Amino acid sequence: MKIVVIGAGALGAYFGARWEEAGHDVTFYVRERRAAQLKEHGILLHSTQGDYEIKQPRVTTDITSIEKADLVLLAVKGYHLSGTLDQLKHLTNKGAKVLPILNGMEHISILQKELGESAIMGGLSYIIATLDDKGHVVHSSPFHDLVFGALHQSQQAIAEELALACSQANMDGRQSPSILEDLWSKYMFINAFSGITTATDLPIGAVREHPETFHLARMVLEEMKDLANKHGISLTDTHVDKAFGNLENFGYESTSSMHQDRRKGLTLEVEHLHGGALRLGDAVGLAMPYTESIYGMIKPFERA
Ligand SMILES: NC(=O)C1=CN([C@@H]2O[C@H](COP(=O)(O)OP(=O)(O)OC[C@H]3O[C@@H](n4cnc5c(N)ncnc54)[C@H](OP(=O)(O)O)[C@@H]3O)[C@@H](O)[C@H]2O)C=CC1
Ligand SMILES: CC(C)(CO)C(=O)C(=O)O
Repeated sequence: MKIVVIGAGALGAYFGARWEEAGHDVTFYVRERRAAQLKEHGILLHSTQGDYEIKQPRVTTDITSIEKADLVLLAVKGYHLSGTLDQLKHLTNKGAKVLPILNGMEHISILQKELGESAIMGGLSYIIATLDDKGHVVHSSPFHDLVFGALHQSQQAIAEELALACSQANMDGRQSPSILEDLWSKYMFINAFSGITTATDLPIGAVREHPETFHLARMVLEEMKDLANKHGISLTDTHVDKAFGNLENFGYESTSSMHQDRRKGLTLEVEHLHGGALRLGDAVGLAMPYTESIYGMIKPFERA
C-alpha cells in the first residue's frame, strides 16, 4: 500500500513507522524544520509496545514529488488543518483517499467541502504519544488503537486494504462499520477529559478529589451526547456512563494531550474541539453552557 503521512508529529510518525515496519511504502510529507530533524535523527519510536527505528525515513517537503498515493494519513492539530488543504488536493486529485485522525468533528465537514465527500474517510486514535526534543516519538500508553471506516461507498475497498495493512503491523487497527458513532463518542469523551484537565490545570485524579469540579465533566458529556443526537447520531446514557466510568478509573496522574500541551506552553486545540462543539450547537439551536464555560476558561491559555 502506498501511504503518505501529512503531519509527522506524535501520531503521524508513530502509525507511519508502524506501517513501514510491516513493509508498506510510507512517505512523510513535512515542513522544512521537521524535515531537517528527521534527516538528522531519523524516526525512533520509544514505545510500550516495542521500539522501532527508521534511520532514513522517506521524507519530502515537495508534494508535487509524490506521484500517487492510495491513502493519506492526516495527523495535524486542528489549528493547522487549513495549511494542509493544497497538499491534500494534489493527492486526492490523483485518486488518494484521506484518513484524518484529528480529535474533534468539525474537520470532517471542512475536508468534505474542500475535497469532496468521496475523498474523506472517518478515523480516530486512542493512544498517548508525544515527541521528545529530538523529535522522537514517546508512546507511553499500553494501547495504540487506530479506528477507521468508510464515510462513502467508494472507500470500502481501501478500508479493507487498510485493515489488512494494520493487521500486519504492530498496532491495534480496526475497521468500524459505524465510524460516525465512534467519532462522536470520542469527541464527547475528549471534550470532557481535555476540557476539565486543561481548564483546571490538574490531572484527572486531582479533579476527582473535588466532586463539584468532577461533576462538570459529566455535564460536558451530557451536552456532547445531546449535540450528537441533534446531529442525528444516537449516543445514549450508556455512552455517557461508560465515558464517565473511564474518567473515574483512570490513574491519578492521567491527563489529556491538550493539558500536556498547556503544561508545555504549546498552542491548544480548544477552538477546534470546544469552539467547534459550540458552533455545531449553534447550527442546531442547542445551548451548551458547561462547554461554553470550559471553553472560556481555556481560551486565555490557547496561544493561537
Ligand atoms: N498525542 C496524542 O496522544 C493524541 C493526539 N490526538 C490528536 O491527533 C492529532 C495530532 O496530534 P499530535 O500527533 O499529538 O500532534 P503533533 O503536534 O505531535 O504533530 C502534528 C504535526 O503536524 C505537522 N504539521 C502541521 N502543519 C503541517 C503542514 N501544513 N504540513 C506538514 N506537516 C504539518 C507539525 O509539524 P511542524 O513541526 O512543521 O509544526 C507536527 O509535526 C490532534 O488532533 C490530537 O488531538 C489523538 C489522540 C491522542
Ligand atoms: C484521551 C486520549 C489520550 C486518548 O487517545 C486523547 O485522545 C487525548 O488526550 O488527546
